[in-house]
Parts: sequence; C-alpha cells; structure tokens
Amino acid sequence: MIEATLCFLLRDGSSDCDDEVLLIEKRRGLGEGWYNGPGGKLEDGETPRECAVRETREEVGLEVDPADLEKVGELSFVLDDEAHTFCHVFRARTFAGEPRASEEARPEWVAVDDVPYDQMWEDDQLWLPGILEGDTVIGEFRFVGGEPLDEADFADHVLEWDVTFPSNC
Ligand SMILES: CNc1ncnc2c1ncn2[C@@H]1O[C@H](COP(=O)(O)OP(=O)(O)OP(=O)(O)O)[C@@H](O)[C@H]1O
Repeated sequence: MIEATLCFLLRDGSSDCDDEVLLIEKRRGLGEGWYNGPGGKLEDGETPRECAVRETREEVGLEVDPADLEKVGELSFVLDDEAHTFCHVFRARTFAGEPRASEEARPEWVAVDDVPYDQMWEDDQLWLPGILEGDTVIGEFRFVGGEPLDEADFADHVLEWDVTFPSNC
C-alpha cells in the first residue's frame, strides 16, 4: 500500500471575502492534469509531516515549518477491495516564500468557493470543502475497475467528521 500526503495552504483572500487555498495542477504521474494540493508519496524513513513539508518545497517552492502543519485528515483509497493508498492530509496558514511552478506542478491560489471540483479526483468534493472550512475527517473511498487508480470508477465512501488526531502525528 502507498502512504502519501496532501498539504492545503490557506491565506486571506484579496478582498474581504473568502480564504484562498493553494492548489496545484498536476503535470505528471497519478492524477496528471487534475487539481489537488501539493503532496506525494512518503520516502523511506520519513514521517507524514516531513513528507508534506518536502513535497510542498519540491512542488511549489514554499517552506512550511512542520510544527505549523495541522493534521486534519486520513483518507483510505481502496481499489477493487484492496488497500491502495493511505493519505495523510495537512492544513497550514503559515509558510514562507512565493509559489513557483515545478516539473511536477503548476500552483494557483483559488478562492475556497471556486475550487474546481470538476477537475479534481471525484472524492475531493466530498471531503475537501469541510477541510477548507476548518473541519477534520477520516474517510474511506472505494474504487473499482483496476489500475491505474485515476482511471478506475469511484464506487462509494464512508466519512467520519470532527475527529481528533494526536498533535505529534
Ligand atoms: C483516489 N483519490 C485521491 N484523491 C485525492 N488525492 C489523491 C487520491 N489518490 C492519490 N492522491 C494524491 O495524489 C498524489 C499522488 O502523488 P504521486 O505523484 O504519486 O507522488 P509523488 O509526488 O511522490 O510522485 P513521484 O513519484 O515523485 O512523481 C498524492 O499526494 C496522493 O495523496
């Protein structure tokens, strides 16, 4: 099973209205062409938090202090009844630098009300709005139809909101 992360950075919107979230348009690999948060697979010996910091640096060039990342979600993606990916979701409002594009990702600040859910993984619309409003979640999402995961069909899901994660995870 793959262990991976997603990191959603938030800032105040330019007018007095909503927050903005930093999304990436993924340029290669799983989910290519879709929007998502920065993130990726854990490397050997790495904690999820360290992975989220590294992937955010590599993909969009922003520095996040691990202590500023709030663990806000755990998502299990199941493909044809087998655990495929376990994803740790983090959120932060404090970071340094200006986003820049990389080979993997094109960053874009988007108002939280304008997140392009029709250009994202189908499951995102079920859990990301809550995460962007400040909630926490554990979810399981089942896909069918074989590899690769981003060509499989989304079947069903279970969500549990307002969960508490240990502060060190
Ligand atoms: C099934 N529904 C899903 N919904 C939302 N997000 C999903 C997802 N399934 C996978 N993800 C995320 O997609 C990224 C893939 O990352 P992926 O490109 O494979 O990783 P990494 O950057 O390490 O790859 P390289 O091997 O370096 O290209 C990674 O953040 C992972 O959490």
